[in-house]
Amino acid sequence: MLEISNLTHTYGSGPGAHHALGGIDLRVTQGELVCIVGPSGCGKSTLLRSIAGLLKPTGGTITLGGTPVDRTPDDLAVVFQDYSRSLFPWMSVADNVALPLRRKGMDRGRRRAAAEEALEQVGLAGASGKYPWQLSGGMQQRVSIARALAYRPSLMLMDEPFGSVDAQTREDLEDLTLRVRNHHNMTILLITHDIDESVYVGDRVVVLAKAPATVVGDLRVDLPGPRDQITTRENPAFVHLRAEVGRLVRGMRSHPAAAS
Ligand SMILES: Nc1ncnc2c1ncn2[C@@H]1O[C@H](COP(=O)(O)OP(=O)(O)OP(=O)(O)O)[C@@H](O)[C@H]1O
Repeated sequence: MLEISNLTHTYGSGPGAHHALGGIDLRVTQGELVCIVGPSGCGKSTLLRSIAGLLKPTGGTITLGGTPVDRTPDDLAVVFQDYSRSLFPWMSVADNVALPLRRKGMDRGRRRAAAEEALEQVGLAGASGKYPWQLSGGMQQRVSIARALAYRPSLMLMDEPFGSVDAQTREDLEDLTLRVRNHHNMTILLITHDIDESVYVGDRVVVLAKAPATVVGDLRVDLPGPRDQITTRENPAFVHLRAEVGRLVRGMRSHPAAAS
């Protein structure tokens, strides 16, 4: 459903040019949850912005559902790390969630019903009349996820979505993402700095190397389901994969017995 072929991007030109993406190839199939990890500054956000049509890459192709991405696709939703800047403080929670649905031409009643349903799915059924600033950080990020969910995108992009919340909330949001994905068979591309998180939530973990970014690892995560914050993380297969991703991120040689 998402196909990226030989994607390159260079910021600037001449001696000050920065080659951020050095030929990325990636295929994501319907219903997959793929995590992208890599060292800081390696080009993860550049990749995500290219897929979202927010940045025109220097070279290569991106297609979503067979259609070339040359602007923001209609059936795409993005969840950013900074929930406080992605929600409108003067709008109620329900209005924030319903806002993008106007693009779909849904009438007010249907927008409201879809928003209420999505809020219920993220455990915020009682918060629809509140304003974002009346909610905790974790709750605000749930609102962002509900907004993406209500839109029913064919692809959900998540850029460090849990980077600004405490550890306990982070785990809750990881589990929420897994539930949402399973319930809607949604395709998700999630960028994270957190190697443990990538293995815990991902069906696949794609590792990028730095400057310019290329794919140096693409590991399938075959862990028994349903995943659980305690038992999954102590599973030897989880521990092994986490070490393998860690090696790849640090540019170390792969372990000979690594799963791939
Ligand atoms: N607008 C820009 N102009 C010039 N260079 C840029 C621009 N945006 C990003 N870069 C550079 O491109 C490289 C990749 O940046 P990007 O934000 O994609 O990395 P990242 O992997 O998402 O980083 P982090 O993990 O720290 O969020 C970095 O070296 C960054 O400094």
